[in-house]
Amino acid sequence: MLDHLTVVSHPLVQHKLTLMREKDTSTASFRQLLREISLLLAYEVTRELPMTTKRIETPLEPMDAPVIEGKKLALISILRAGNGLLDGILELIPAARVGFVGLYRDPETLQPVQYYFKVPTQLEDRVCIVVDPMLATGNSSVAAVQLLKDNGAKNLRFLCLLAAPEGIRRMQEAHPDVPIVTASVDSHLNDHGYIVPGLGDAGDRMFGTK
Ligand SMILES: O=P(O)(O)OC[C@H]1O[C@H](OP(=O)(O)OP(=O)(O)O)[C@H](O)[C@@H]1O
Ligand SMILES: O=c1cc[nH]c(=O)[nH]1
Ligand SMILES: [Mg+2]
Repeated sequence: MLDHLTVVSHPLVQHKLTLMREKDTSTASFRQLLREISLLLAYEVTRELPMTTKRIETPLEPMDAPVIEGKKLALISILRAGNGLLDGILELIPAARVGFVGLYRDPETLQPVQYYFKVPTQLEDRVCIVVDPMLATGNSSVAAVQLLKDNGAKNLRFLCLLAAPEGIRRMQEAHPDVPIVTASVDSHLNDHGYIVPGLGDAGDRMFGTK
């Protein structure tokens, strides 16, 4: 089982994250960096997946070779910023099943508003990796994980790029069974619920909407 909280301190991840944080980084570079970082984070979040063996024949002899056990993974993207992480991870795990939870954060109340939900069948038999670059108050991720549990998911992990201490606490209180993997735990949230120092609004920076 993964630790409750894993901070990925690998130099490549940290270097790319610094470039993403810089306010003058272009939309194109931001998107490219997120794609690259997501490959490295995918490596960490898939650590300790249940394994089994499969009988194969190499050109020399038969062997029992390791393969991931069970049904195909489910990758669940919290729209819309989650798609920035999803794209890279899908390159690494192209056979994964994919689900979407559409949530936006009301800027006044900081509560998530749901507008879409579509997930793979048989979630109860799959490892579900929920992806969203930002864990701020935790309201969005707590709600998304609850929706997935209500639809049968039992084995979940949450992958983000940046987390605030407030969001980690909230997730761990609401869903102590869900390990969190992140590239950084930042200092705090500001009065508008933004992660400080953070990188700004991930969705806007990724899609160039501001
Ligand atoms: O932890 P929280 O306080 O809930 O904040 C984090 C959420 O806010 C951002 O999404 P946003 O609502 O901006 O929507 P977007 O992805 O469509 O830009 C982010 O991608 C998370 O989903
Ligand atoms: O800092 C933050 C907080 C929520 N959503 C973002 O995109 N950035
Ligand atoms: Mg969002």
